[in-house]
This record gives sequence, structure tokens and C-alpha cells, in this order.
Amino acid sequence: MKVSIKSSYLEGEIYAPSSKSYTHRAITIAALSNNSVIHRPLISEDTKSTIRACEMFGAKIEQHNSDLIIKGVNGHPQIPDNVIDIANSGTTLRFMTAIAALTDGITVLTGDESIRSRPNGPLIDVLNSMGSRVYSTRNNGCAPLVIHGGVKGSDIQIGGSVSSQFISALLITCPVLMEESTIIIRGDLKSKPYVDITLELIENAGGCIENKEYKMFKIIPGQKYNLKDYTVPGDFSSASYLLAAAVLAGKRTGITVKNIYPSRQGDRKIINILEQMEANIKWNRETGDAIVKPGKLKGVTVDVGNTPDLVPTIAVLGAVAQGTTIIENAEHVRYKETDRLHAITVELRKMGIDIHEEQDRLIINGGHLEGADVHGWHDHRIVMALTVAGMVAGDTTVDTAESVAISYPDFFEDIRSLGAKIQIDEE
Ligand SMILES: O=C(O)C1=C[C@@H](OP(=O)(O)O)[C@@H](O)[C@H](O)C1
Ligand SMILES: C=C(OP(=O)(O)O)C(=O)O
Repeated sequence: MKVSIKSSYLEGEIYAPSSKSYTHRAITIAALSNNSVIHRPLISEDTKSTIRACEMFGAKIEQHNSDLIIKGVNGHPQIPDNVIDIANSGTTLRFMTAIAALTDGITVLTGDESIRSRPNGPLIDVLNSMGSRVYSTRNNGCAPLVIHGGVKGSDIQIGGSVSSQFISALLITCPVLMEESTIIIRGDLKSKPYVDITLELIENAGGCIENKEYKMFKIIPGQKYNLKDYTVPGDFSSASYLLAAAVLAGKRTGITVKNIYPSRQGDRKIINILEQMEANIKWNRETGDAIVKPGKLKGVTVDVGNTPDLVPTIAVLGAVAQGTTIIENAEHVRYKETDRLHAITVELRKMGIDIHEEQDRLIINGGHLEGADVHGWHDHRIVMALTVAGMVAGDTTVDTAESVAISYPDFFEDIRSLGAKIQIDEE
């Protein structure tokens, strides 16, 4: 699907969608619990992958209006009766690889071309050291994965530089084992806030994990999750496109982005980053409203070690900021749906921006965005960030736009409701 974008001037108010990361965790932990209700889950292609996988492991999941009613497996997932296709969701793949190790049979996990190129080696090695037998069918650490169950609580070590999802997957799974586990993190843990979200949901479900400054986690055995009733908060990663659009393409009347409350989400930092860039933004933590007015921005240097998903948004902001924007500590951003450092560099160059990539950072010299036909790389975050750029530049098309369904299915409807001039060209 391709979208055609004209110069746009936005105004009004919009609700940020529910958090994808919180929704994945709520569904997964509810599936390991007994009876749970999840209010306002994000229903998107990625979270549907988690729903599908949890049903294959024996959970009963029904949607009633904006709630999910989940009857879980009480810590004992069944052997799936077929291969599980988790499509494009890295979070689902990592979480379900660990859940599969709890069964007493064999699970096969696969996904789309993107997911079958993303690394899982550290998680595979740890699960094998715990008594499971996990194989990457092509011996490259990527899906398809074949997982024989049989893990036991153990003392394990794992590197934190590739993905925090490996650690989150182990933190969710180890408490239900009958032996104590200790997880030691080797090196720097990237995307730390996502581990905070995991620990928050585990605590909500009555689980108990001792976190020794993200260097060691001690997990007592035989725990039983009981998530009961959980309401999913708004998503700061998705809100970042709305906030950036307000700054770059907003009318003087401004835009109010609603449903963004204080949270353990690392991407809440988008507010601080916009403030550092001297954007006109006022965030009311009590009401969850961020009021944003358009204005000129100043370039900044941002460490994205904990906020990898903000990179496309920050790159577009830097593209029009005065001076230079440096996005650093970003190597792990290369292991997402696409190599996002490379993808956003290629596409913003097509729009006339002086942007360079190095192994773990981007250097962007602010300039003037020019309309162009750009490629979305089948990556929802690349598509949404380039759509914001297109509203500034005008006369822009973005292809593979259907990928917004991964995390923000109503993205185009929402920004059109604010006045964005976007035509959807069905391909
Ligand atoms: O745990 C999660 O919900 C996520 C963790 C992050 O991945 P990494 O931990 O691999 O950086 C992030 O990029 C992804 O969108 C969601
Ligand atoms: C990388 C992302 O998610 P996942 O790792 O779950 O595919 C994302 O949402 O940007």
C-alpha cells in the first residue's frame, strides 16, 4: 500500500493508542495465569501474534468490546498442535521461545522474512544450558526455531547488548519453574526500560523477582501468576509520531495528544528530547495531555541506548532542526524489523537531508525536507516517521504503508482526523 502526502497543517486532539509492549506482557502473563481481564489492550498485528501463540499453548482468549478475557494455563502450556507463525513480532518470538521451553514436547516457531533474519542466539544458548534443546533450523540463530521443552531453574548468564527481550522472556518464564534461577547480565543492558515494564507486569500478577541493579536477577521457584484485572496504558512510541507531527506540521492552535501518563516506558523520553530541542510542549502528568505548538527546533545529541524505537522519530525532528543532531549508542537499532539506522539514512537523503550513519550512531545536519517517493522498508516505524516528514515536505509518497498495522493500525485515520492531507493508494 502506498500513501501520497501533501503539505499539511494539523490541529485538534488525538488519543495515543494503547502500549504494544504492555499489551504483549499482559497477554503472555495472563496466559500463564488462571482468569484475567485485560482492559484497553492494543489490538494490532504484533499483539495478535501473541494472542495466536498463547492460544496455541492452550490459553482461551476472547475479545469483549475493548477487553480481553483470558483463561490461562496456570503455568503449564500445552504442546502446540501446529507450527506457530508469529509473523513480524520480535517480542512475541522471544517470549514464546521461552514459554515453549516450559512444555514437555516440541514447538516450532516461525515468522515473516524480517523475523527470520533477527538474532536469537543468546536466548537459544541460555535455554539449552537450562535443559531445553532449541535449534535454529538454519543454524544461524534465526527463526524458524525448534524448541524441545524441559527447562529447569538454573544459574544463567546472558549478554544484554543485542536485545532486552531475551531477558524479559527469561524473567517471565523462570518464576513458574520448580527450581530457583539466577540471571546474570553480561555487559551493558540495552533497552533497560522494557525490563522495567516486564518486572512491573510480573509484580502486578503477584510474581516476585529480586533485581540487583540489572546486573543480577534472583528468582524464587514455584510462583503462580494471577494477573486478574489489568488496564493497558497509552503508548509513548506511537505518541512520538503525533508529537513530532504537531511540532513540525501543526497549526498555531496546536495539538493535544491525550492518554500519555507517567510510565516506565523508556520512550516517555520523547517529551524531554522535544524540550531539549526547544519545542513548545506542555505535558500535564495528571490529565495525561501533552499540548504541542509548532516552532523551530535546535539540534541535540541523544543517547538512545534505552529508547531504540524513537530513532526514526528523532531523525525526522533532527532533519529540520537548526544545527546538528547526533543519535548515539544505537547499534541495537540495526536489529529491528529492518536496520533502522540504514533505512532512515537512505530515505531522508532522498528528501534532501544531510544525514550519515556510523556503526552505532546517526549524524544529521538540519536542513530543508524536499518531497520525494520514499520506501517504507515494510517497517511500521520507518513508515510513520517518513509520513511525518512528508507532511512537512509535501508531494511525498511512502510505500509499504500497510505496515503501520504492526503497532498503530489507526495511524492514518488519526492523523487525517487532525487535518493531514494523505491519500491512500491501494496497491
Ligand atoms: O520488550 C519490548 O517490548 C521491546 C523491546 C525493544 O527491543 P530490544 O529490547 O530488542 O531493543 C523494542 O525495540 C521493541 O519495540 C519492544
Ligand atoms: C522492534 C519492534 O518490536 P519487535 O521487537 O517486537 O518486533 C518495534 O515495535 O519497533
